[in-house]
Order: sequence, then structure tokens, then C-alpha cells
Amino acid sequence: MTKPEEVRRVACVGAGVIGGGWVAHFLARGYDVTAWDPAPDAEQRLRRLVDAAWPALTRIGLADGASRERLTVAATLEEAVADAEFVQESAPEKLELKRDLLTRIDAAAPAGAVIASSTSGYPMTDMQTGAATPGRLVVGHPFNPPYLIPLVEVVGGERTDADAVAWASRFYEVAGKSVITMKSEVPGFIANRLQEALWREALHMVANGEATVAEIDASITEGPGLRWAFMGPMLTFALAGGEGGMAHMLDHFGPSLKSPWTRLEAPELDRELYDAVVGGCEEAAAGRTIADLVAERDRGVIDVLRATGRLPGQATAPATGRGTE
Ligand SMILES: NC(=O)C1=CN([C@@H]2O[C@H](COP(=O)(O)OP(=O)(O)OC[C@H]3O[C@@H](n4cnc5c(N)ncnc54)[C@H](O)[C@@H]3O)[C@@H](O)[C@H]2O)C=CC1
Ligand SMILES: C[N+](C)(C)CC(=O)CC(=O)[O-]
Repeated sequence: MTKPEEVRRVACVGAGVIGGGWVAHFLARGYDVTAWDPAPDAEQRLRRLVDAAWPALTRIGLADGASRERLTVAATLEEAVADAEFVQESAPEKLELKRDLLTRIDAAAPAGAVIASSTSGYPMTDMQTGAATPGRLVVGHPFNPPYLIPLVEVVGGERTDADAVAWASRFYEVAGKSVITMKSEVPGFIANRLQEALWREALHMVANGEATVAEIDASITEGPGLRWAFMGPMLTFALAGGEGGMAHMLDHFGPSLKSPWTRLEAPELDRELYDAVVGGCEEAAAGRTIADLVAERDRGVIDVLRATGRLPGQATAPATGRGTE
């Protein structure tokens, strides 16, 4: 097995929003990247995505030797992974598809190469059932866009070797990511469970006419979102207790836990709710295209990373409480 620090060749299987984002990230960090995606227009889409991300990546600093010319698009899955030292799978979120694909990747990739899935929520235990060597399969859950958002959640399944989890965590760190290595599998991992709670509540509020799409977005961007860019919800709430910290916060607001402040069951995603959410987002975009919004988001993420000292090469920011070990 290649040491994480010595990896040069990465394969990306599935090259949509996330697979393409991973390709841009690995190219910017100086790796040779081979991608494969079965869609007929996949190569054009992928190169467009990488080209759109490149100015942002150049602005924050490319690794020595980084080049878009180090991208190869393979004609088959087997060719893509044939000499990979690490494989990142980012195919659609369908359990059967992932199971079959990971089985095929495992059969074709060099012995010992670690294979990670970008899944947003499936436990690896459920995806590794067909693989001949399931010990090297891990979840490496990124955040959109993977070329700017540092976090990757790493976790193995019941049949994953502990060494593969440790190897993947180290590899992502070397590749410039911020890693949380989870000790146990939980569907949705950590961040998506938290995001999903917010998302379900937001959908209920739209469905019930309690808040508009614009109000929900403003409630975060003008409110708690400003704090969350550098301080998580736990420490943020500790400050709500003043000098008494979290203990006073719990004594003071603990009883609210019994108040009807959340409905965690997902609402029915019927046509009316679907149209309200899609229509609300179109209104909020106010004529800006998805490409405009991607560029705006990328600028915003870079500004926040810079302002909080977390761009590559900047002094390390204060501890963010990363790691669950
Ligand atoms: N979109 C997001 O914000 C995030 C998505 N993810 C996860 O990343 C994975 C990919 O999601 P997206 O990139 O959003 O989807 P997407 O729909 O943008 O891209 C999926 C790509 O997979 C390709 N594909 C279809 N069948 C395939 C197969 N059998 N083998 C390989 N590729 C195949 C499609 O042609 C497409 O280009 C999913 O597991 C998703 O849960 C993870 C983090 C964030
Ligand atoms: C919407 N999503 C569940 C696919 C989001 C993620 O998995 C992570 C992210 O980028 O927020």
C-alpha cells in the first residue's frame, strides 16, 4: 500500500457536482487524476466544472506542479482505476447502484488501494456487501464544493479494516482536507444529521406558510450562520449563558427542550411544497444563473476562510473542536 504522503495517482468515479469538485480539488493539490463517468456528455461537463473552479483555486494557491492537464478521462471504469493509489466514488445516491459500483471498483483497483465513497448518508456496512475485499472500503463524505469546503467525514463499515480508515483520514489531511474520523457508523454521519434537522424544519415552515424561502435563508445568513463559520453550535450556545457558560445556558433554557420548537419528522414532499421551494429559490436568485451563484458562493467561502485564517498557508485558526476521538 502506498503511504498517504506518497500518493500521486487518484481516480474519481462519477464526475457530477461532487465527483467533478473532487477532481478540481485533487488537480489543484497536484495529483494526477483519472476520471470516469458513464454519461455521454460527462467529459465536457467535467472540464467545464474544473475550468469554472480553477480561478478560485488559483486565487487561494495551487500546489507545485498542479495543472488541469494532469486530468485524464478514461473510457471505462476498469481503465480509470487500473493504477490508482486511491479511488473516490461519487456516483448517484442509490444504494444498489453504489453496492454494484463499489464491487466493480474493488475488483478492478490495485490490491491495497483504499476506496472511498462520497455517499451523503449510507453506512458503508450496507454498501460493502458485494466486495471481495471490503476491508479497504470507507466513507469519505465531502461538502459542496469539495474544492473549497475543508471537511471530510471518514468512517468505515463493519467489515472495513481499521488501517484503511486511518489511511484514508491521513490521506485526506495530506490532500489538504480537514478530517473528522468517526468511531461508529450513523446514517447521515455528523454534519448531515444536523443539516437535515434544519432542512426538515425549514420545509415544514414553507409547507405551513409560516416562513418564506427568503425568510428562512435570511434567518441563517443574517443570524446564526455568521457565528457558525468559525464557532460550532455547542460553543456558540455556551456563550448564551454569559459568564455562567453552558451550565447557565442549560439551567436557563433547558426547559425550552420541552417546548414545541421543532418537528423532526420530514414533511410530505408533495407537488405544492416542491413548487413552493423551487419557486422560492428562483425568486431568491433574482435572475442570477446557477453559474453566477456558484461563483458568488465560492467568493464568499474564500472570504470567510481568509477572514478566519483557514486558507492554505495561513496561520492555523483557533481550535475548532475537530475530531471525535
Ligand atoms: N450534491 C451535494 O451537495 C453532495 C453530494 N454528495 C454525494 O456525492 C455523490 C454524488 O452526488 P452528486 O455529485 O451531487 O450527483 P450528480 O447527479 O451531480 O452526479 C452523479 C454523477 O454520477 C454519474 N453516474 C451515473 N451512474 C453512474 C455509475 N453507475 N457509475 C459512475 N457514475 C455514474 C452521473 O452521470 C453523474 O455525472 C452522492 O453519493 C451524493 O450523496 C456528497 C456531498 C454533497
Ligand atoms: C444535500 N446533501 C445532503 C447532498 C448535502 C451533503 O451531503 C453535504 C453538503 O454539501 O452539505
